[in-house]
Amino acid sequence: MSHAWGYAANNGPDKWADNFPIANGPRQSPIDIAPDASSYDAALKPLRLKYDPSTCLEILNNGHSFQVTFADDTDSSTLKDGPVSGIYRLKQFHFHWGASDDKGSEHTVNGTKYPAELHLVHWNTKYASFGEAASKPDGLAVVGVFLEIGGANASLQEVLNTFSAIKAKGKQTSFADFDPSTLLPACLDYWTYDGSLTTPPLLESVTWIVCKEPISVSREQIQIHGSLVQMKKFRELLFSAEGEAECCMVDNYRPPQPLKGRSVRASFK
Ligand SMILES: NS(=O)(=O)c1ccc2oc(=S)[nH]c2c1
Ligand SMILES: [Zn+2]
Repeated sequence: MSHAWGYAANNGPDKWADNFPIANGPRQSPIDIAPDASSYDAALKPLRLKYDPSTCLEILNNGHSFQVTFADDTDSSTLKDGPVSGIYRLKQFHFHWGASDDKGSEHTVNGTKYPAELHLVHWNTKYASFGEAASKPDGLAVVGVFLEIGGANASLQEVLNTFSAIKAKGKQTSFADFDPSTLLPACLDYWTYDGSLTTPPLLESVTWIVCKEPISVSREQIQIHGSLVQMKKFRELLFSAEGEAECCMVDNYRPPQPLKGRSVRASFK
């Protein structure tokens, strides 16, 4: 009986190939982005992101990250243009982070790790569902946004305020009327390349769109009822379910994977 995948020494990224051989495939993610080796492509369009807060449904701890899930039965929250053609619907967003501020992102830039990375997951509506799209080479488009330590992020705080209800694996709570565009940087310049899911099943179906500009997250956010440490809040979640030995949800990132001849294009000079 193979134990479930995770991020520990016995079931982490170095072990994933045992059950998911595609882990050693030709278009795996994340990667290290070398800006000087990327090529500006004038044909790349600006990202067109349109999100309807009323499609926001719930937030859940899935044992690997926490995820905010959206209703995707209409074209209310979509990604268009950028490097993709057609309409991609927002399905969910989630984060990856570290046990300390010197690590946590999945993509790196010239080897630099950020403390966290946001992933906004969209699926190509030429397919019937996320599940079907996830197995197609042009099925998914994920927008990646780096988080850096800086000023408090009020929009992110709305998400963090739900954590007491989803501390353990399997817990979920309703989360309505949240606009994910408030988590995007002001400038939507991006790098793009063909990659994969960064967690099992590691399917090679993702057009990655990684924003050049990070958003800020505070080390501390002082509020009238005491100090809220935003990055620390991430580290209060658990990989483990209620009743199991507590295991802090930290370092839930896969390290960069070999480029294997792929090119990274830039939407900016
Ligand atoms: N980390 S990620 O590449 O954005 C990503 C997005 C969606 C996913 O659905 C499954 S299942 N695993 C996933 C990983
Ligand atoms: Zn992710």
